[in-house]
Amino acid sequence: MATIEKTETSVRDRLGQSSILEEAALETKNLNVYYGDSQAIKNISLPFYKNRVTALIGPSGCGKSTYLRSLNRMNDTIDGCKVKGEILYKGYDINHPKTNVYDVRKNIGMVFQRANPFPKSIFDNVAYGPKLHGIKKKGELLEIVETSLKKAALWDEVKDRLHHSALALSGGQQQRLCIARALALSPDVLLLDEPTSALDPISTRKMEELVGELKEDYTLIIVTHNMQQAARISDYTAFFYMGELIEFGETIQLFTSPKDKKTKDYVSGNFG
Ligand SMILES: Nc1ncnc2c1ncn2[C@@H]1O[C@H](COP(=O)(O)OP(=O)(O)OP(=O)(O)O)[C@@H](O)[C@H]1O
Repeated sequence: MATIEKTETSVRDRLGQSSILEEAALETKNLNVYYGDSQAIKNISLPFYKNRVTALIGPSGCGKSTYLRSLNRMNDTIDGCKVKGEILYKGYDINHPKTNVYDVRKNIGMVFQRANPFPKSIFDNVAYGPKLHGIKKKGELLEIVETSLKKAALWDEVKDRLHHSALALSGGQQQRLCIARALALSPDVLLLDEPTSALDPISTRKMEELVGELKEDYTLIIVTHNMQQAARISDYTAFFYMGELIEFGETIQLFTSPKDKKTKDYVSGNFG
């Protein structure tokens, strides 16, 4: 823990935000990401505060998804992708080659743009991860499934059809099922990559409400193209442009009095 406290102070100093007295659940220091010879992320240092929602915003291709995927080592699965720099979690650099990536992904869960439930029952989707991690008792699995579905605000809609196919759920329900699947592993941090881009307005509103509820227990990082959404649901916002971090701050400050002209143009829709 001592390491995190030390780095927190240095991040605050670096970002000139001495007024922020939050504890970082996750943090990157000088993170660089390359696809072959092309650099997609340039030296990004950012803290993600505990029990807060941080939005990553910026024009298409600026590197939001690449950066997000680095945070739980998902870029390891992409051929030719290299991630350099530190990703600090509980005092450890989880970008170290010896880190167990399965543990990283259990603690830092991810939900993608398109819901991707397994072609299995609702129950089996949520129980899948805990079973892989050695939980076998039916009662224990049932408890995990119920708790996770309740936290994902899906239990009431599916409790009478737990053994039906997950593929029969609506898009919004499938997305909440994917959140339940991540929650079943008791993560600390949830990474959400444009989780509402394929959803209708009602499902989007439900997902936004859910994000607000989840921050009681988790730290959330969300990539979104929707400025209103970022303003509605996030506590902090980071604006990316061409692989660089242009500005990071409290959402209200970044949207109402941005320090950088590029941020101002982007949040006011006058970009490009
Ligand atoms: N698998 C890949 N191989 C090579 N280059 C990639 C790969 N994925 C992304 N890139 C490149 O990295 C840069 C950042 O892409 P990324 O998808 O992270 O941006 P983004 O901000 O999330 O974009 P969008 O908002 O359109 O989803 C782009 O130039 C993109 O072409």
